[in-house]
Amino acid sequence: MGLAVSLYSTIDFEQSSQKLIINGCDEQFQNEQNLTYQAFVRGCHFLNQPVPNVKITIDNHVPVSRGLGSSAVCIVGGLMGANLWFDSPLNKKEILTLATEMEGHPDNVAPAILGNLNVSFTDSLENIQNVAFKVSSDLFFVALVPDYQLSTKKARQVLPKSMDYQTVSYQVGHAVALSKALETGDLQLIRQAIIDKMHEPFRSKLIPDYSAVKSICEKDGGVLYISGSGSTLMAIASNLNDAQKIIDETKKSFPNWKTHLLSVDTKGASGVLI
Ligand SMILES: Nc1ncnc2c1ncn2[C@@H]1O[C@H](COP(=O)(O)OP(=O)(O)OP(=O)(O)O)[C@@H](O)[C@H]1O
Ligand SMILES: N[C@@H](CCO)C(=O)O
Repeated sequence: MGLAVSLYSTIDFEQSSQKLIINGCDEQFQNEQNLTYQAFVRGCHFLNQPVPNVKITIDNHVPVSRGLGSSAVCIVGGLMGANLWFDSPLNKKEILTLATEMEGHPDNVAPAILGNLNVSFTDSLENIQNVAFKVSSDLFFVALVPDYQLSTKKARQVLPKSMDYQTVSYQVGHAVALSKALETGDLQLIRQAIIDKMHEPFRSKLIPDYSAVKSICEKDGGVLYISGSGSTLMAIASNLNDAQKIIDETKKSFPNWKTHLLSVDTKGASGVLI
């Protein structure tokens, strides 16, 4: 289950005289291993086209390894860049299949491509099944972004290898109810349905300020969850006043953190040929 929020990066792909130039990201990513470039190359290969010399310029607003889907942005951006380059032969469903193959699962690439709340899985025929839910516009999302990273790899290592039947049954019921509660905007139901036994008890230990921020959020009437695999903590509030209080209090306690008041994106990734 993944939610598309209004935090965007813009990536330009241009003809270049050199094989590859990358601007706008850390030096460690300015090479052929860059995930956006890797996805661009994957797209070209899939389309049976030669990989052109390219200059990639990234205007990035999605922080790396903070649970806000920066890897999904790179993968979706690279694939969409290749698709546009060759006059858009692929539709979004086909891009989703390629992106899932690269990311390993559809949960973050599906909302990045399609927008909204997306529940997705790989079916028995290896196709991606995807159900979109519109999220109530009465809800306000606040990303509270710590000044420390947490890689998805590390956040997966702390998860148990299996879940007992009782916990699975608890979690499935909660997940289904949460989808509906987000759709109707019922914050009281969200507060109950979002209680998680699958990853938060384990991953919260990797986020030293989790309990302090949860207290701030709940005192101000909101609901808190770990975004993606962390470290970002996402608050949901039912009005702008509560959302602003959560931002102000978090900034007071954690002046180095970034905060973003977000809405749900309903369109997903888009691109234009210039
Ligand atoms: N702007 C960027 N430029 C180059 N590579 C990037 C950029 N953003 C992300 N990446 C790649 O994605 C990796 C981060 O992926 P990771 O899955 O750890 O975090 P995330 O996608 O931000 O979190 P989550 O999957 O929980 O939402 C980086 O190590 C790098 O390989
Ligand atoms: N949903 C993934 C994070 C997104 O890659 C996880 O919880 O590990």
